[in-house]
Amino acid sequence: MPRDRFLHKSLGTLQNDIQKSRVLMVGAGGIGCELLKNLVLTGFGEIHVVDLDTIDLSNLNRQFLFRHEHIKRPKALVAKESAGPFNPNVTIEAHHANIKDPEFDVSWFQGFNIVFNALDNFEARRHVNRMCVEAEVPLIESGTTGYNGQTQVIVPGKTECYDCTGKETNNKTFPVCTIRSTPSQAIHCIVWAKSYLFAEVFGTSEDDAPDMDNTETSDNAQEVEKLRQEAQALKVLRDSMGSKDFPRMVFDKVFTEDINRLLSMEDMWKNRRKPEPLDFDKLKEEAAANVDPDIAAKDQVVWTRAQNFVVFISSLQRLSVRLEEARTRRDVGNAAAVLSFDKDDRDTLDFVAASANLRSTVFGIDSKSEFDIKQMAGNIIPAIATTNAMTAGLCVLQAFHAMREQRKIKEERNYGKTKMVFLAPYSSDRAIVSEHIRPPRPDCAICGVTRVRIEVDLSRATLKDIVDSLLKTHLAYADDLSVRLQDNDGLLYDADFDDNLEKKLRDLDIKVGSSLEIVDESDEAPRVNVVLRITAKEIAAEELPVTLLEKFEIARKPKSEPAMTNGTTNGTHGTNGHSAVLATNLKRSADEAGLEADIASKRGKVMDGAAKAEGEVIDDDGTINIEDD
Ligand SMILES: Nc1ncnc2c1ncn2[C@@H]1O[C@H](COP(=O)(O)OP(=O)(O)OP(=O)(O)O)[C@@H](O)[C@H]1O
Ligand SMILES: [Zn+2]
Repeated sequence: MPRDRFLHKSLGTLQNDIQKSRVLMVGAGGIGCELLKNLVLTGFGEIHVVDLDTIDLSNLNRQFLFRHEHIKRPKALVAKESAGPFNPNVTIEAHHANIKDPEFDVSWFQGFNIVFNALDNFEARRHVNRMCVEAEVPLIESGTTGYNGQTQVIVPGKTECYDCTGKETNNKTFPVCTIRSTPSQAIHCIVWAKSYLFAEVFGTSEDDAPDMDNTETSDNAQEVEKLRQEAQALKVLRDSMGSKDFPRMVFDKVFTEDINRLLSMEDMWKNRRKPEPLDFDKLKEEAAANVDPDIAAKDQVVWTRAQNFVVFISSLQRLSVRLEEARTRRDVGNAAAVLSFDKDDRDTLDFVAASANLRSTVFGIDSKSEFDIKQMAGNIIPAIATTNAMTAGLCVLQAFHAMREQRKIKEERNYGKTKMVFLAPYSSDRAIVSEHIRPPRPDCAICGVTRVRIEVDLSRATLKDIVDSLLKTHLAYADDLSVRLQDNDGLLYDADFDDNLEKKLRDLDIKVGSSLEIVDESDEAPRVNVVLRITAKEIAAEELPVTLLEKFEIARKPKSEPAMTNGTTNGTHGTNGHSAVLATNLKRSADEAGLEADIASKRGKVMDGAAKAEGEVIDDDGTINIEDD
């Protein structure tokens, strides 16, 4: 019996398309491993996998294509090696690379029938979304956060895209004074260690920290100013980095002097426990007497004060050496070398854990184990293997729907069967809730734009040919417009900036495949943004070196300018690890949202294993038939 007999019975003629299709999977982490297994077993003919990362010990509990011996090897390559043998009829191409690399351009995306996102960050998701919209390739977007998961089908021009709805980040921020002057919980000390101390000593300034709110009010103005001076003084210490006394200087500054300054503000401690400054020499003595020098490796125990001191000093030294090295390596550019906190970077985590705990000691707050601090500092929401597996399964089912629609002649496609599906076991009545897909939003900067191709004679065309001849004369744009190069988001022209007009496009880094975004800035009924995609052609010298390749209409932007916020149900996209739409703010009830009664009843039928209805039914031989045309 051929291995795919049941698959063929289930999918019908769709299976032929699946076998012939080329698909792209971006991200080979938690969802990616599950998804690749599904894609391979379903028999998608050619599967490309892109992932920039290497395998880490912490991935092994759920990323089942990876084993201990694979640690430090590229995820994309190992995923291919592990999943390839599941099905000899499938070819896997692995790319150990960032999906944002220029080699993965729009024409590369156009080579795929469908793209699957299995990513963990907004930036990459938004990038792939834009590429798919431009390449007009359907995208199955997915994400999970703890027990919640979500799958969204994005069909360019037909459904809303990833950027149609704003994404809320879940980043919690803390008032600067709580973090810097009056911490009362371990998390305050952890944020202080990560976003203030680490940032000032090794990184960029705390002012850039996303979790600290530096807003100045009339109540805190004086204290905020003092804190600024304090930070400045700490920064000055950086000049002594590498010297023998450096660890002591930093310690004395933040655990003794600054605490004494806080103590001098008596009003602050009227209703609070007073902080107690630490003494470097005393702790040094304590540490010499009874601390195991390998204590940093024991990340599940709560370290004593002296143990934290030892880890603080040793991590400060390790990081100083790294920063010094980074400084000497920099031979070009003028940006200062900096280190950034990474929960998986042992040195940075040791430093943050020990500093946070020492500060907790000062303020009488319970210390935490390094393991716990890693979760809190890294905003880690535990990744649940089953949620990933369920979400990856839903991705493939949605891909079937999208592919079926692709087979229909253009006018008949309505994508009505594709759904936005949420796994939300704790925030809705049912574990799986679905919603109908909405159409593209006309004000979306990515999919609500008109895209046209233009032919350009790059040997002579100037920006003026585009702005004056094409846009203003031919397309009747008013003066208030701007032109940006999408590749690098660089402004090329607007009403107040015409320096580039006489320059050749070539000299402005505009080449074949570049896209120019035209924004109508006029107040009166502005047009939607237009993206001009450059193709090259030699054009006779007497003709304009720029021609439109197709006729098109440019719609007007909707009257009100709805902000890109969550007017509807799209939920909250988490930011870390397994970011996704948290289904917590599913606002519509299951019924309203389109959890169709028929699906529920079909499920009933499937479970009975009895009645045949249109859609999913079980055959006598046990095959599940998923409806076909
Ligand atoms: N720009 C990008 N290009 C290619 N791959 C990316 C890009 N951004 C993220 N990824 C990959 O997407 C995957 C997301 O997987 P997942 O959410 O399971 O994260 P993880 O890094 O494996 O685990 P964790 O964050 O929980 O430690 C990762 O393997 C990551 O390397
Ligand atoms: Zn959109």
